[in-house]
Amino acid sequence: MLQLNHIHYAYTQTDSLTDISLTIQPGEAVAFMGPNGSGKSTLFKLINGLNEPTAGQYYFKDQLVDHQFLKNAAQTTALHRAVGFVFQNSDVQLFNETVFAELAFGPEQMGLSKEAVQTRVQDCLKLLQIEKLADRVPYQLSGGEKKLVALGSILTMNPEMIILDEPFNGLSAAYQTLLVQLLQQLNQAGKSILLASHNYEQVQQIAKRIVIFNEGHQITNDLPLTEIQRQPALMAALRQL
Ligand SMILES: Nc1ncnc2c1ncn2[C@@H]1O[C@H](COP(=O)(O)OP(=O)(O)OP(=O)(O)O)[C@@H](O)[C@H]1O
Repeated sequence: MLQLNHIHYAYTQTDSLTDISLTIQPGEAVAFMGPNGSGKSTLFKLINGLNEPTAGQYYFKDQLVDHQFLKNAAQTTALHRAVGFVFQNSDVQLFNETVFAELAFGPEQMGLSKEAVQTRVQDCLKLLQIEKLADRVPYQLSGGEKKLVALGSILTMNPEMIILDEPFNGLSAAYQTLLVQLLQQLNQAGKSILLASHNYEQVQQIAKRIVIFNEGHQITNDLPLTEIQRQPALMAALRQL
């Protein structure tokens, strides 16, 4: 589904991603773990077309995502629809006056009929168990509620891949459990899931593969979960992140 070849990315003079090579197949559930500042959010922004590689090649569905691609509004819109990105901070993502309008915004922009938009929004409100929030102002919701609404606002666009940056931060145990179950369901329904998290307990319930970054912004391990579970020292290190 996507391929990164020797990617570097630098906000300033120093690399925030160093020589990243990675392939993700459709339907995979992959977690990215590593110390603070190791490059996970930077990688997600690059996959979503918000950061342009400083060096290396990024292919999404065999198409090179480079400066030329990102200058083309139709191509970037298509990329943003295929790859739904739930940001670390939900406040930057929620801007409509009601939760219903927030979930309706994406499919409306896609040009779907009013009926189709209504159906998608109702289905997603139900899936996320947030029907009762439909008329609330997103800005006034709790952190956990905002996270679910942000996820809803991308699910109504029916993306093929869902990227979540630290989705468990600030969530109660009950919301963490709900989110784990939702992500399992979405993956079983065929969605690719990429998530960055410091929460190994939750990660191991969702991801079947874990990519580990170091402080030098490089990938040090890229292993199936089953392999990590056979390495007690590595598992212990991941629990400490
Ligand atoms: N807008 C920016 N301008 C300059 N440097 C940045 C910017 N955003 C991130 N960085 C730097 O890039 C590096 C990677 O940051 P990034 O946010 O990708 O890490 P992360 O692995 O997601 O961290 P965390 O686990 O804390 O969320 C860090 O050194 C960070 O300071």
